[in-house]
Amino acid sequence: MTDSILELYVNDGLSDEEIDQQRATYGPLTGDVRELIQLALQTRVDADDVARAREHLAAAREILERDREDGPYGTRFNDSGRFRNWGNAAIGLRNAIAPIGGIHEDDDGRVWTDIHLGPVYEGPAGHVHGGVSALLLDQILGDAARISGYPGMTGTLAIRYRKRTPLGALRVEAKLDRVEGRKAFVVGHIADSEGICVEAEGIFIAPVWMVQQRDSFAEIPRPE
Ligand SMILES: CCCCCCCCCCCCCCCC(=O)SCCNC(=O)CCNC(=O)[C@H](O)C(C)(C)COP(=O)(O)OP(=O)(O)OC[C@H]1O[C@@H](n2cnc3c(N)ncnc32)[C@H](O)[C@@H]1OP(=O)(O)O
Repeated sequence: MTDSILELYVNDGLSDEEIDQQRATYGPLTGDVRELIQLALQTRVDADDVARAREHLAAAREILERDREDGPYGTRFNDSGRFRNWGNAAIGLRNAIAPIGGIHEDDDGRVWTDIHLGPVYEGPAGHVHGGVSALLLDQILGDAARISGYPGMTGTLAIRYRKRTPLGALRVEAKLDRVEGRKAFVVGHIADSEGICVEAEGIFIAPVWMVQQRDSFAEIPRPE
């Protein structure tokens, strides 16, 4: 059985050097756009300056549109097994709204990231939007399942918001709890400097297409 999602898993044949070049070219562009998103929220310059800035942005858009792709980025890989999901909404290198810069793992399977959420992730005044917390937890819990050897799609994500989550420095972490058949149960949380703000339990299920494809790769893909 095949699944249409596999059409977006593409070996694009790039060499490692070409991937590194793309990383060096497009990563900083994403960083610039991320700063612009925050500036659009925070700038206090007057209407004339906004109009001037928009002219520059229109010029930049005109350059970038000269050669572009349509549709989602998908997941791309090369012959040496480097996977890129650079469009991912939580962690994609080329996605300026993705809040996570990178993840770490410990020998005991704990996966974590330290992030700084700025004002564009606001929900309640001065605090993180609950949907953004869910985004972070979905990603890090899913990564914990994958890194532990059980990649899967999110079947269920149960979230308990224990106290308000302030904007600013946060740690998100997760760990595999147990596995039952195709289901990996993962627990995790988001904490600020004073303790846990949000707790989650996720059930990540390896769909049939994923189980079938897993054997085509020497090891479980580790997207970069
Ligand atoms: C080239 C390839 C490389 C491969 C390596 C890929 C690398 C790594 C990719 C990672 C990807 C990351 C993704 C990020 C996290 C998202 O953002 S994922 C996006 C959000 N999630 C979705 O869109 C999932 C949509 N749902 C589905 O696709 C399907 O419903 C599911 C979840 C895969 C389950 O479908 P299914 O396999 O047909 O499930 P089914 O056979 O009915 O049931 C199997 C078992 O799961 C239970 N179950 C079914 N649904 C649920 C549910 N929603 N909740 C709890 N339990 C459930 C059943 O009761 C059953 O339990 P048992 O009877 O075995 O005890």
